[in-house]
Amino acid sequence: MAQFWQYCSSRSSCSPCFVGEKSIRSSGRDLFGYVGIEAVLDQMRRKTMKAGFEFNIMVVGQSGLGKSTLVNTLFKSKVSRKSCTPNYEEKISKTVKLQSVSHVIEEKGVKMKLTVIDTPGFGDQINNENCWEPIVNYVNEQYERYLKEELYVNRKRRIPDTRVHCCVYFLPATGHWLRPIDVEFMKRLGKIVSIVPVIAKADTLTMEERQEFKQRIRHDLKANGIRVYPQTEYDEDPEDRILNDKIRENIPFAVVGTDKEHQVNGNKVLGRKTKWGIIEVENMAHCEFANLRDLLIRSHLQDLKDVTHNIHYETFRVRRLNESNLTVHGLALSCFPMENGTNRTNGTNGTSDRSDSESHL
Ligand SMILES: Nc1nc2c(ncn2[C@@H]2O[C@H](COP(=O)(O)OP(=O)(O)OP(=O)(O)O)[C@@H](O)[C@H]2O)c(=O)[nH]1
Repeated sequence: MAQFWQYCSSRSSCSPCFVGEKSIRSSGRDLFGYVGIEAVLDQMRRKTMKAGFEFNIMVVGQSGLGKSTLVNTLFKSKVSRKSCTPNYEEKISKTVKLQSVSHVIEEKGVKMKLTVIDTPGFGDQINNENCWEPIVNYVNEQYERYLKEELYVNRKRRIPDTRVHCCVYFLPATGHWLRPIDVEFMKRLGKIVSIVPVIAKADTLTMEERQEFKQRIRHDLKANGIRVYPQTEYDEDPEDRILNDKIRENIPFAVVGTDKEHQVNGNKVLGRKTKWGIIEVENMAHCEFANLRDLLIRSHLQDLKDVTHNIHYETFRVRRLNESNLTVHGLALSCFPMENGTNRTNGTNGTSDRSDSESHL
């Protein structure tokens, strides 16, 4: 329990005495009335509004599953790398090459620097062995960068955060079981980043097929010990647990993405035309796109950032520092950057080159 020093009001010159959180709360109210603590919320709001915030989302899955379309649908703008690169198809070969693109999106005065990290073409190679490596490496490199920045004696006021806050993993709508490649991929990724699996192009399955497929996937995830977000052990309180249980019962969300609007009952809606009619992307009776959007943006965005910092990054940090502690005793100091950004052992620049990252800010 948090404890505070409090000066006893009955003595004119007294030393502070230790009181529990409860007593200071009630005595504060009884003795002095309104303090104005709630106004702190306004201060925090104003500061956040001024500073804006960052959110980095990675999309992973086989080529052509609708990753770019879905991120564009999520943020109602052309935020995917594909949309920002003219002649994309000609320029980018279908290899496992990670690229990130950043945008500042603003809504009602709130600014968000959104970075979308796209992983085109995974699983398309003849030999898919270790195809997760570039993605796992990318995630770890961002932790390494952050750690290096933190270790400088003179740190930046705000360390640029390129860590992946969420990885949306696209599963093809096969209607069967999880494919071995997806199992292997998610097993590795789930240990280092928050994964949210989704069934891509859910409009190609009937409602019954979707439900059965979802159940099989949940079974496979459990059987293979794959950790997906939100994880039970990080629920903060019973209220959190009730909310997160509902999400866990529904995962993976069966989603549909589109950039087309259609007229339905005189209203314009985002949707896909199918032989059964128009699937309205934001209609919860048609697909679970809205559940995904609510989770990623409206209810859990800050929690995703917190889990990234407090769980995934922390695990990385402890491991790296333990490793470097060992090497310090062995007189190798490669992990600790000098203040001019150079590395103590090899004199190279402490931060890795990110020539693959395009900024559209
Ligand atoms: N039926 C259906 N088609 C979709 C959906 N989302 C996207 N598509 C279509 O699928 C095709 C590929 O979509 P993209 O968003 O480019 O797929 P991607 O996963 O980003 O592709 P890569 O960048 O090559 O990995 C396009 O023709 C989209 O119009 C969906 O939910 N349902």
